[in-house]
Amino acid sequence: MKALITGITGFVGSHLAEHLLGEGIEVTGTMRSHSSLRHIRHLLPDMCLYECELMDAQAVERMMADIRPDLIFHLAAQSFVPLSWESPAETMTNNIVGQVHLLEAVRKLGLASKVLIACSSEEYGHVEEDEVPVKETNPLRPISPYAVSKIAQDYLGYQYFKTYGQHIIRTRTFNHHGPRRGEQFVSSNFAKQIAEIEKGLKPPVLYVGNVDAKRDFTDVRDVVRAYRMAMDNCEAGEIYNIASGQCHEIREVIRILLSYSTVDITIEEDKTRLRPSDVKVLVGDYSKFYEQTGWKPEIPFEQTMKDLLNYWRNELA
Ligand SMILES: C[C@H]1O[C@H](OP(=O)(O)OP(=O)(O)OC[C@H]2O[C@@H](n3cnc4c(=O)[nH]c(N)nc43)[C@H](O)[C@@H]2O)[C@@H](O)[C@@H](O)C1=O
Repeated sequence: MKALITGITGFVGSHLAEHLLGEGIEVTGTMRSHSSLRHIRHLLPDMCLYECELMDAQAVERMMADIRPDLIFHLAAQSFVPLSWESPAETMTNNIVGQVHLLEAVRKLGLASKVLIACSSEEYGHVEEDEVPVKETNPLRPISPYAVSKIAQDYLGYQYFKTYGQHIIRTRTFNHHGPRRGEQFVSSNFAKQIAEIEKGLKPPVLYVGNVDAKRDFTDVRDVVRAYRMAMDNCEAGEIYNIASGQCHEIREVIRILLSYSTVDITIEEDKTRLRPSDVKVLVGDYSKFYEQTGWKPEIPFEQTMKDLLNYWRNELA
């Protein structure tokens, strides 16, 4: 069986590649010319890399004609919410047009590939306190350009399923973290700051943004397992939440990370980290996905935090 992972050099892509290779699946990944290989270098002997800009429709079609994958995990995206306010047009173009090119290539080549589209809990946006844990049927009230781009990806998936009968599975994945998480995202950013302080590279001050926000975090290793199971068990055209069902305030993320550190650290708000609008609470109901696949998250929140801090300690060693 052949799998294609778009955005393989990223955080989720590298973990998914490891997981699929472990199952004996042939893996090819797309990357951009300037992408760093540091997360996947250890996998290179066992998989193929394809330099392909998803903005280039012809390049995408050529690549798909070469690979003809059975499974396509579409992960490539501009995924940092704050950047979507700075560069809304770029976020829209990357996330939406890249996917159009991919699905068009599947259509034009008449491929029977199963496609998983990594959509996001950000699509729910503003959620009322009495709507949590949110189900897939919750209204979508996006409050960032990123969220709007993900809704477009989500509904494009539905449209290509309905119009052309493509085997498209959409997942709305809630926050996920773990080793290799990009340093701009909350838990990884805090873990890196702590590791730098421990090493004496920074004064003992942890800079934070909105600590009142509440999020549902799943370990990335559980998420990639879910993506693989989705391909075998989920129904085409359907949408599934992937979440832990547990709510954590951002101040709790700080408390847990600090409890693993031996140094005294003070916390300071950095106003540049606050957003024009921030989703207050996101907690997911993953019962639809559980019923379809039997998947449950296995790695405890505290374990992920420990692994993340140790990841940064090793990176700085
Ligand atoms: C599901 C969804 O998950 C992610 O989006 P996100 O929720 O925006 O993730 P984040 O880690 O940037 O922020 C989480 C929360 O934490 C607050 N927060 C406080 N202080 C800092 C801080 O210092 N840095 C950051 N980044 N956030 C902070 C921040 O204001 C927000 O309320 C992406 O993977 C996205 O692609 C996706 O799809």
